[in-house]
Amino acid sequence: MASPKKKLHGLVAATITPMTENGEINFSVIGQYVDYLVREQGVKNIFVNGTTGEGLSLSVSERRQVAEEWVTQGRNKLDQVVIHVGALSLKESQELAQHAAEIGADGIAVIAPFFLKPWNKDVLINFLKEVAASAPALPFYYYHIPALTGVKIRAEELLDGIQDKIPTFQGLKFSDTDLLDFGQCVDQNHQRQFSLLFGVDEQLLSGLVMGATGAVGSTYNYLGKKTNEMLEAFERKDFSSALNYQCQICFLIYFSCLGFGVSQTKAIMTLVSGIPMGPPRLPLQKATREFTDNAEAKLKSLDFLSFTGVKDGNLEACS
Ligand SMILES: CC(=O)N[C@H](C=O)[C@@H](O)[C@H](O)[C@H](O)CO
Ligand SMILES: CC(=O)C(=O)O
Repeated sequence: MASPKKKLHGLVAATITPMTENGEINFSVIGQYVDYLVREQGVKNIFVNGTTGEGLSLSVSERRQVAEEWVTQGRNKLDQVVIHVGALSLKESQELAQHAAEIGADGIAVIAPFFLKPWNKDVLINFLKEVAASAPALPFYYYHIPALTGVKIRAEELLDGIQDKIPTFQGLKFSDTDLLDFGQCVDQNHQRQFSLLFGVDEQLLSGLVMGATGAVGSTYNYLGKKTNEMLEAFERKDFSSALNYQCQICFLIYFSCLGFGVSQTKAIMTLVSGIPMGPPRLPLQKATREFTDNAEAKLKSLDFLSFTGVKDGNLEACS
């Protein structure tokens, strides 16, 4: 059983859920994917079934199987496997939380329910508390992503006194650009008991300056190495190099029209890693052939396709 004191820090890759052309989950490549993250990207923490993993588009049974496969394949290779167990149904969320504990995950995370919504902090905490209580030995993280959930309760407000209500509370994944709110979270965390994980990859340097203790994101799947270099530059207080890395990362994410949506992330990861990620599930749509061709040409020109085995089949998977 994971110790609640094991702090989550550094980069955490929000895993993609690989799928076949028929829309089934492609479990067969997850082992390879773990090795790629560890060896090629230097990333040893993962966040499973979140936004990037299309967690909310999977059935409960699929979510259980995906979680299990990552935990199994990551054993003795990864440091931490955090499972996102948020759902609209409290019961489903509790079932997934309990399952995460049973399979030996290192933590669970939950987003705010986003159809019938909690309208104030107390109601949101009550919901989170019920989920956390289903896995009383697992560290619990709140996944703050207001642009997607529509639940705009400030993270700083939520943090205030949260451990009295949720004893396993261990941190926050902050996927928002409001650095004032984030800074106030850092200010509240003066005893540094929580992990404050920044979730806007293109602004991570600002997040670090404000006091982020780590980061969870989609781009660490294929920009983990570069982002780790930025973290190292920041650590040694070489801010001009750190800024240079951040600009390169922003360039790769945006100006090269790369990974800013789940469909694009799947296509880019297929190109960069050589592991077929397949198409996303509806309501998302496959990245277009035009996007993929463009991205491939740009990645090649930037000397970013370091692996040698682009197979036609892999490219087909994201066309
Ligand atoms: C909305 C969304 O998916 N946000 C991700 C994490 O929360 C980020 O990792 C972004 O994918 C990334 O910052 C690229 O825009
Ligand atoms: C990016 C992220 O953390 C997620 O996909 O949930």
